Amino acid sequence: MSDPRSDAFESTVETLSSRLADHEELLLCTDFDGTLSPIVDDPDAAEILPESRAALEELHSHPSVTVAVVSGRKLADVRARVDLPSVTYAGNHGLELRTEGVTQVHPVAKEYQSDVSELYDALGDAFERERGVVVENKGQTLTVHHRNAPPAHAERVRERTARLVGQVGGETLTVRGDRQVVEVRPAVDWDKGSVVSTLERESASCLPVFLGDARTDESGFRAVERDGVGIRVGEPDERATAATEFLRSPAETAALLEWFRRTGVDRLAGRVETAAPARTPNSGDDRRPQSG
Ligand SMILES: O=P(O)(O)OC[C@H]1O[C@H](O[C@H]2O[C@H](CO)[C@@H](O)[C@H](O)[C@H]2O)[C@H](O)[C@@H](O)[C@@H]1O
Repeated sequence: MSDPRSDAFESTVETLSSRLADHEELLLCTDFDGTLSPIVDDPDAAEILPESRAALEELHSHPSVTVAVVSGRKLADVRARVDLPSVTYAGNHGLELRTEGVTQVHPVAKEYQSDVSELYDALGDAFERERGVVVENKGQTLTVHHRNAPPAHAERVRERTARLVGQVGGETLTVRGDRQVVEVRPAVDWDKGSVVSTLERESASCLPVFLGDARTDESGFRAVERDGVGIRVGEPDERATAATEFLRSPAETAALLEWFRRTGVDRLAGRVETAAPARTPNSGDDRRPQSG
């Protein structure tokens, strides 16, 4: 990682340096694809950069730091790819949550799972002969990938998916386009930002930070914007964003995590190096995913 850091990286570090000094703990939430892992054509081939994994591992063991990986992937999938078993994970855009060894699934997502499954079969039939289109069943949500389809087909894939969603789950499912994918999810007011807000409430004196790269990460940026720092990863484009700081690539994410590990944690106010602070119990918010 000898590349010179971008101006965006330097600005991010400067902001974090001053904000960390006002807090005793750090809540470090990060997306996976495009943030910890470079984007690749085959979703199954995505891997966390080893430097990011090593830094997260050490940050996770720090008594004043909570690490949460908040992904659109299925929880089991992202957990296996990061391979740090006791970190907090949110999968399926927050509909699955695993903290302190307990996995919870949003009750409405559970209720609508049979519609997702029916839709998966219907989409499989619809796109059987569509070159480069892959449908990924993630249990509570599904993703139609068209990155490897001819660009001219993208609109047709989106329209067909939306039509089938209307037929199978008109009331229960919603559809949204993101980076070379169409995401289908339960029609429930719960997203990555909801998870980040829940984790924030559990650690009142923390500085919340959220790193992400895609449209589905905007709710995470909005969740932290009042008290913390939202950091968007990727080359600048015309999209509006609630993030206030930027990094250019997953390699810069790795560099920032390394900075947190070496320097950032020492900027926290009143840092105690020996004992882990007691975590406050769950907030009792009844919209939180439930065990099961
Ligand atoms: O919230 P994330 O952790 O960023 O997950 C979002 C989606 O990521 C994956 O798809 C994206 O990454 C793939 C691998 O780089 C790429 O091929 C694809 O085009 C991207 O959209 C994942 O496969 C999806 O399930 C996630 O929803």
